[in-house]
Amino acid sequence: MSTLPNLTLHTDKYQINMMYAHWKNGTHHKRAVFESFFRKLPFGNGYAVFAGLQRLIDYINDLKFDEQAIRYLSTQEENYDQGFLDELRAFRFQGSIYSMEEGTVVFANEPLVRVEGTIFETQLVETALLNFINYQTLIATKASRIKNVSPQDTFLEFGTRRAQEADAAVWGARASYIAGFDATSNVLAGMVFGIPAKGTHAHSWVQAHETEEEAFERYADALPDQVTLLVDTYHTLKSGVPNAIKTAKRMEERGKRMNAIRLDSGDLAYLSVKARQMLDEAGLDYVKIVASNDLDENTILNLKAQGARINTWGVGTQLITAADQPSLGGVYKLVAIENSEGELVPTIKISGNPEKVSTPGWKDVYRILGSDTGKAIADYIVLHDETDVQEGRKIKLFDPVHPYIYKYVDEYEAIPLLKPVFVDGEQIYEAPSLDHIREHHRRQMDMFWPEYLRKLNPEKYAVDLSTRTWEMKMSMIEKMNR
Ligand SMILES: Nc1ncnc2c1ncn2[C@@H]1O[C@H](COP(=O)(O)OP(=O)(O)OP(=O)(O)O)[C@@H](O)[C@H]1O
Ligand SMILES: O=P(O)(O)OC[C@H]1O[C@H](OP(=O)(O)OP(=O)(O)O)[C@H](O)[C@@H]1O
Ligand SMILES: O=C(O)c1cccnc1
Repeated sequence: MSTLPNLTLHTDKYQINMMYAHWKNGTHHKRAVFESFFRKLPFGNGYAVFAGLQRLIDYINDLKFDEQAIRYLSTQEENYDQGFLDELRAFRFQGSIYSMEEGTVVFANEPLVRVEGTIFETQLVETALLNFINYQTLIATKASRIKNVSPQDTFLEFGTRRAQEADAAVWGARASYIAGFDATSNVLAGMVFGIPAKGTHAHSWVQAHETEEEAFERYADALPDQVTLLVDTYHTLKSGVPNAIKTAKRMEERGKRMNAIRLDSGDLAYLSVKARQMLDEAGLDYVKIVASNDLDENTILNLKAQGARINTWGVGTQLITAADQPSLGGVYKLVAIENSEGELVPTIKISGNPEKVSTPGWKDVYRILGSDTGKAIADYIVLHDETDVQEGRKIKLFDPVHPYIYKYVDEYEAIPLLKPVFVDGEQIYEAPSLDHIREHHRRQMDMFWPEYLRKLNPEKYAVDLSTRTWEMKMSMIEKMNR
């Protein structure tokens, strides 16, 4: 088979095992609530940028065990009962999903997605949900770190050839765009998502001609409105830049303007300063300088500090593979389950590592903005039936690890972060356009003081539990200990 079928079986076998065992025991209709979150921010960053919801929506809408899937499962060594396969054949996702919106600035230990439904359906979707959210959130966060080194510059996503396969390239391009990248080299991502698709040319273009000068001329003839010439095939300053200048001058005679030159090797600070000087002296101050070559936020910051004269950054491998941290450890934990009396009750997962003890109960998250500044003070996690924060009453903010450190706030705006996406199987969320998501992200960044956003040693932003949530967690830990 050359292409992947429907993604319904894009799940871990243990989910199907549990679904089967629930079905055998007659517990598959029990109601359950799961929450997805990560425990540690990636790259030592102070925040993450949530992404992956669109893919999750598409996946949920397409969930269906088709005949190919049923046939495959019926050949498995588990020898599933026919009744189970019939149950799968009739399966449709009937649950509810509440999620952060894409582009939202998010933090560790807060629910990013909440899934409610039968244990059967909520268990099935775990693997794919984490697969989409973990990857896309990771890449959006990396892109945000890179873009924010110099927000006024242009950033191009160049990663496809080095990405971990096609899905990663295309969805990674989208995640990068959400977080502020300006364009992608991936044409499919351009078509599917409407991201501006942009590109220069490769060394092979120059090598395919007798001379560099001829290569530049032919390229300018063919694409006169988007000429960016790669100048490092032979010798950047002795050959590439002088030849690019000649071409730019000839273009001027035809009433055209060259867009840029691209540097792709050597000392990018030194070469960009020299190239800028040569272009300016030739009266070509409008010709911009693009740089690429294994760039990331650290090299770009360093190049800026050295006075590099680069306007546009092409970033591939380091971004699309999140090279310094190739995975976000997002998890999906059961927080409430129906008991034998038919009530939905909180559940906890105890761990030897106190940080890994889950927070029980079905929860919502609010971003608390100070009324005086409009800036975010803390994210505040409440049990879903708590109303104090919605009604603007005084709330106590305390560090769940050090609860004796606290303050009260009563002048605030509380923004609910988890939005209804599916309710009882129906999609009720109208997904915003990608440009709206990007704008939402930009506005989100404005909500935070710079100390939370800086790249190095950022301040830790508070993610607090309401008193009721905290007390419930403590009493459940106490009960478990007994
Ligand atoms: N002035 C600079 N300061 C810091 N890092 C730089 C500077 N100029 C380039 N770099 C980065 O250093 C690395 C250079 O890699 P390397 O020395 O392997 O060279 P190269 O110039 O690509 O050589 P090649 O000619 O083999 O392509 C890249 O990641 C590049 O982005
Ligand atoms: O360095 P990255 O951040 O991953 O960016 C993408 C790289 O891909 C290209 O090089 P490649 O050698 O693959 O092709 P080329 O012949 O066009 O230079 C391009 O010139 C960049 O250097
Ligand atoms: O357009 C470019 O210059 C480009 C595209 C992909 C990878 N490297 C460079």
